[in-house]
Amino acid sequence: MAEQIGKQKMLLAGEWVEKSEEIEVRNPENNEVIGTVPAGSASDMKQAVELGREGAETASNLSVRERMDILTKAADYIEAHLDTFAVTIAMEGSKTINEARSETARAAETIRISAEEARRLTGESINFDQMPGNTDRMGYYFRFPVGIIAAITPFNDPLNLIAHKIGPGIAAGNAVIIKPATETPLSAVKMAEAFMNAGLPPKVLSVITGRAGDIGDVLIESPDVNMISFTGGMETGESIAKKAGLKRLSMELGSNSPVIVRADADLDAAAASCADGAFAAAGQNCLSVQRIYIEEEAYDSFRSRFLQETADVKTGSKLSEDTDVGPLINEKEAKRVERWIEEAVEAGGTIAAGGTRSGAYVDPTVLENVPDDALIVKEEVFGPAVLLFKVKHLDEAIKRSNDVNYGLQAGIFTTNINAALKASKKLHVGGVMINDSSDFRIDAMPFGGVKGSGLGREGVEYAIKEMSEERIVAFKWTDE
Ligand SMILES: NC(=O)c1ccc[n+]([C@@H]2O[C@H](COP(=O)([O-])OP(=O)(O)OC[C@H]3O[C@@H](n4cnc5c(N)ncnc54)[C@H](O)[C@@H]3O)[C@@H](O)[C@H]2O)c1
Ligand SMILES: O=C[C@H](O)CS(=O)(=O)O
Repeated sequence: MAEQIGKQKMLLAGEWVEKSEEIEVRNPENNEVIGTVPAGSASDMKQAVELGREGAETASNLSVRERMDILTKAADYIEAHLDTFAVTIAMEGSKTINEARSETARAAETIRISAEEARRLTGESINFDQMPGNTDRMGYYFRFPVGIIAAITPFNDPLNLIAHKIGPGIAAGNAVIIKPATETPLSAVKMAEAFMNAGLPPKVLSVITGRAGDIGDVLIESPDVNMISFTGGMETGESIAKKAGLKRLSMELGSNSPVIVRADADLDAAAASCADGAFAAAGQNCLSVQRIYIEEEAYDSFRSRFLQETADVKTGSKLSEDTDVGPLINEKEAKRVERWIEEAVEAGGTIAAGGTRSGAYVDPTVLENVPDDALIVKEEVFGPAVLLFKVKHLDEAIKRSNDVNYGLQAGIFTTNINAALKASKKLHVGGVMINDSSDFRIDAMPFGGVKGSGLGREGVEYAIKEMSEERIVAFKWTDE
């Protein structure tokens, strides 16, 4: 496997650019430098926005067929270079090579779906004569692109979450400026490579690497940027929303996902699904299982199964095919998770598994008896730590599941249809998975949350509408 990715360029309005100052990209597993990217400046970002205006004009004039062909070729490129993309994700991020391969395949699929949705981005006729006095009017609306989309993306899915912005953005005829996470810019550069290879016209796409503090505000505050499509933490999202001014906003934010396990559930299936949902990507997943509410009569049976599943999780080197769980994105984050675990124990919690850290690695951790007002119960841990709670019945589980300022997705395991449907009605989230953990998504479904988990929905068919506007055409005619 490639250990060194080396010096990379950034894409400024379709041109590959170097800078005298570079930012080192480090492998979280050993903190070794694996590559560098340009340290983009505020003036680089300003130039990207200025040229993006011409890019938006170019993009809007691309026919639907041209957009479909570019998107299809980009997806083909990603698939043809799957291993290179996957190694890039695994080296710069915290995913194992198997998790990285899966993300790469999903990213290609997201772009391919975008090509399909370009074809379906239509309007409809309007019956103006539904109102008296309008029998001489006919008309319709069609959709047109918003203009320039600022795509700001997180470290944990460094390729597919860019695909969810660049795919629908280009399908709708927009220019796109990507500001990738500082920790994982190399995957964004690879995505730009795919679109340049696919023949995307100049100025339509920029990937500006650099520190958020240097280049973020210029992008967010520019009156020429028409939409901010942000994926990241709730605090960052709120900060961006306050600076954005009058722009379209898409906010895919944090979570603290609950799963309910009823006594009538298949406990083997529930334990296996929750362990995967809790520890995949070392818990650095917006859908990670963080809280599990188990009806008391099944608590001990579920607990023993879940602890066995946790013990079976293999932590190790990301590039090993046998590894289930890699490191966190850096040692600083690992120390934060370790501190949250320590605080939970100080508050009365007990550790049933894990609880230890080595460098950027935190062992898969299971906590019990943690009070509901503890930080690790209320906030997003974004690490391999999961909390078990005993509840008397479904109503208590639903109430406590909802008692946080997040609402992305939840899961419930039960064989009782009434309980499943009641949970789907009463859980205040964007998605309820029945007999599955919260960590389930296909890239074509509507995806997003309520409360502190965000605004709007991604999933290509839904994002493409948020990245375009309706224009009514109404004409009068005379019955000559
Ligand atoms: N809802 C979803 O679809 C989804 C998906 C993945 C991750 N997330 C969330 O993302 C978070 C983890 O990712 P992260 O640590 O990269 O998030 P983050 O909020 O720290 O950073 C996200 C992006 O915002 C940029 N950024 C940070 N401060 C900024 C500023 N002031 N101005 C402009 N840009 C700024 C970062 O450089 C990065 O590109 C978690 O909360 C996770 O739940 C949500
Ligand atoms: O981290 C959050 C991701 O959006 C979840 S998924 O990887 O897209 O399923």
